Amino acid sequence: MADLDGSNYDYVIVGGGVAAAAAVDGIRQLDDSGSVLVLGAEADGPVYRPDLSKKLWLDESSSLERSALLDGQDFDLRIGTEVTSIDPAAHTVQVTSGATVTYGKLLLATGASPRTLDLPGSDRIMYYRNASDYRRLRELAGEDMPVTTVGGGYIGAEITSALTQNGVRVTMIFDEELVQQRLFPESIAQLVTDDFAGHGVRLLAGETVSGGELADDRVGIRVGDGSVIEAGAVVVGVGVVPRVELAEAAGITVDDGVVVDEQLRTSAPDVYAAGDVASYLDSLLGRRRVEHVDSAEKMGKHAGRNMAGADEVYDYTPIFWSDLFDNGYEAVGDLDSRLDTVEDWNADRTAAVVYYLRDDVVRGVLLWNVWDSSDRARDVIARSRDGKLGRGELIGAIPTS
Ligand SMILES: Cc1cc2nc3c(=O)[nH]c(=O)nc-3n(C[C@H](O)[C@H](O)[C@H](O)COP(=O)(O)OP(=O)(O)OC[C@H]3O[C@@H](n4cnc5c(N)ncnc54)[C@H](O)[C@@H]3O)c2cc1C
Repeated sequence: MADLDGSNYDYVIVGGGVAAAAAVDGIRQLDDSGSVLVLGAEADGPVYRPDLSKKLWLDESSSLERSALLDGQDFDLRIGTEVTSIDPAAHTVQVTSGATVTYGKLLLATGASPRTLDLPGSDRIMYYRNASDYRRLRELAGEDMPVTTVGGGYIGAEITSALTQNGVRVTMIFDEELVQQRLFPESIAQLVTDDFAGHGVRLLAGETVSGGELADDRVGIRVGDGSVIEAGAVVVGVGVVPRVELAEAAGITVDDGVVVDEQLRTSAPDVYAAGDVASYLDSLLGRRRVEHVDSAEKMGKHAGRNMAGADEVYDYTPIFWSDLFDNGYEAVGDLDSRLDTVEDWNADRTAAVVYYLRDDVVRGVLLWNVWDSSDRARDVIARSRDGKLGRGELIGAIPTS
């Protein structure tokens, strides 16, 4: 591809993840000839991240190549190219080399970056987000090389489950009393915790990490009481923050994410945002930001269509899902165990629907080992919001089998 400097594109997409890939699809649905440039900072190319903690460990037919995003479509792609600034008035972006590109429409799909802990720099300590993290963990983790995971949330729990199923001994350090306690009501968090322990995971609950130390082929993680947990690799999953720096520096409105309107437009003309970075207006739940792939896909595609002239209102409440050993779930809306919950279990207590309520209005639905019911979950949230489904009517509202 020719030098970028001075080039001019109808559409420029900053970020090369799920939202970006979907945006290209969205643009191409309406505009098959406009020029599209995707600028992605990840040097080894973006992958479908859910595979990094599930399929690539559990399904032998999967591979990093198959998880790659953005292959073979009709657009220009620059990976390993970070956008350093945007100028909405001039309709330009600048990249690390200093090159400037002019755009007609711009999409910010910069995603989120992991929160970090005060630990020494080492390629044995991973915040686990991209293909090189996966490759490195594959190299390091093995039956004779234990791994420590830090954080009892989504990433910590999924990686722990995946590694354990690959015969790796895992110690999981987390500050709650139970695994995924911020997400699940106590009954399910307890069940998950027991399941992890039953699979041989060493659980260090209620512990905070106070530092780390490096030896030749080991990393020691120090916990509250001063003891040190040694492993060949450490995976830290303690949450992410939206990558809003470019928007902020350009004077675009930011409030826990880049704020977009119903058409996914930011406060700057011709600049849109989608995916983990975007704070959007959910028609069921109000303004929120979602860090999940279904949201990034739907929002990315919608933003692409709107950039190409569709001008449609975004009206979608996404799902998310996870697999933990033999259990799995889908969920819609806000899953926050501080909300009030109503639990509806099946007879043998292997599956449940959990409703999360604020002021007796359903904000979220967890479908625990219950499948193909996300549309019903959205319907429950809508009817509850509209006062058509009372708290007392929730049991049985979604079948548990
Ligand atoms: C290991 C793992 C497993 C996951 N599993 C699930 C799951 O099972 N289900 C689920 O729903 N979600 C899952 N997620 C979350 C999901 O992957 C994210 O919600 C999704 O990737 C968000 O897509 P995005 O395009 O908004 O952002 P990202 O995928 O983060 O992509 C943003 C891209 O923008 C690039 N970028 C940022 N700033 C710049 C810049 N200035 N210039 C150029 N490029 C830039 C970044 O390098 C990155 O490549 C998982 C995440 C991880 C890390």
